[in-house]
Amino acid sequence: MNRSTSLNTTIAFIGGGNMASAIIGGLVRAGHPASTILVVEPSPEQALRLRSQFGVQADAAAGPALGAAGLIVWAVKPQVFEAAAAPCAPYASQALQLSIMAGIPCAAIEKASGSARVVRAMPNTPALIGQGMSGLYARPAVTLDERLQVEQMLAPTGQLLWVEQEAQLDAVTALSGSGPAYVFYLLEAMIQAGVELGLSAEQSRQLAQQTVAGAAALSAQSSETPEVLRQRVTSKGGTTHAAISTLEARGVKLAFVRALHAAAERAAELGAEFGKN
Ligand SMILES: NC(=O)C1=CN([C@@H]2O[C@H](COP(=O)(O)OP(=O)(O)OC[C@H]3O[C@@H](n4cnc5c(N)ncnc54)[C@H](OP(=O)(O)O)[C@@H]3O)[C@@H](O)[C@H]2O)C=CC1
Ligand SMILES: O=C(O)[C@@H]1CCC=N1
Repeated sequence: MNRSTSLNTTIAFIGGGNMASAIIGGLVRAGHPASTILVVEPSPEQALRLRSQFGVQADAAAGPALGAAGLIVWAVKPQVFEAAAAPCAPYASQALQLSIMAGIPCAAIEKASGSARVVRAMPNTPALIGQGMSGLYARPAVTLDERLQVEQMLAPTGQLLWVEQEAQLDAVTALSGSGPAYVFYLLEAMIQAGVELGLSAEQSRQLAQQTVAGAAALSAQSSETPEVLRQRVTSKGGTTHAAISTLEARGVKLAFVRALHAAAERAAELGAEFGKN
């Protein structure tokens, strides 16, 4: 596949919060000129931070400058999408649209922007350090070259995975989009237990963090399933067996599975509010 495509266009972000900042940071680090990045961001503090940190243009409201963008990135909360889109609409129809919003369907983005060329991405916060995971879906009207432009734009944030059906993005959202929160939740529990068992908070944090990082790296490098890797830690009649038996008895795995279903259902609900389902 030809990967020599160029992001030789002005990129406009609607919303300049956490995830937009992670993507902008990656673009700037990869050498995309900051002068060709425009952000519509109503918060004066956030706009100032974007200008000083990245050297990009950050305006409080959409205006004619948006019309120069070949790529528009929708990075507002789903709940404010319609309000944010209305003032952008007069300038958006010629651009490729990339949405990172949870749930909002391509059809709603097409309706609001006037462009059928819509890609949806579901990134996650490790994008901030180039260790993210993004799921991607493109509408049929999106060309191969435009897919490559999106890949080039998001590559500095971490790994990318295309899915074939738009509905699969709800599963991606539940698994990897929200996923860092589950890992932080696990870390919270491990640190709490460490402190209860007599370690300092600092010691517990180091032990927990490196254990999660090491286990993730081992899993990534191993051809074995997580189940086999878990069994290798679990000596018969030993400490791990005592811990896992307690988790199983309390239905923790099932609760985790249910939690991801709840996240996917919420993504679908957010979409349904825009006429998806
Ligand atoms: N956070 C995450 O882990 C992930 C988030 N996402 C998606 O990314 C999107 C953004 O999330 P995140 O970056 O966390 O959110 P943030 O709240 O950090 O960023 C959203 C930004 O949009 C601004 N904003 C509000 N109204 C408007 C408007 N009318 N026009 C332009 N900008 C506006 C907000 O300003 P103000 O603060 O003043 O309201 C804020 O700075 C969401 O749709 C979310 O679903 C996707 C994957 C992961
Ligand atoms: O919680 C949310 O709705 C967003 C989408 C995925 C991660 N954060």
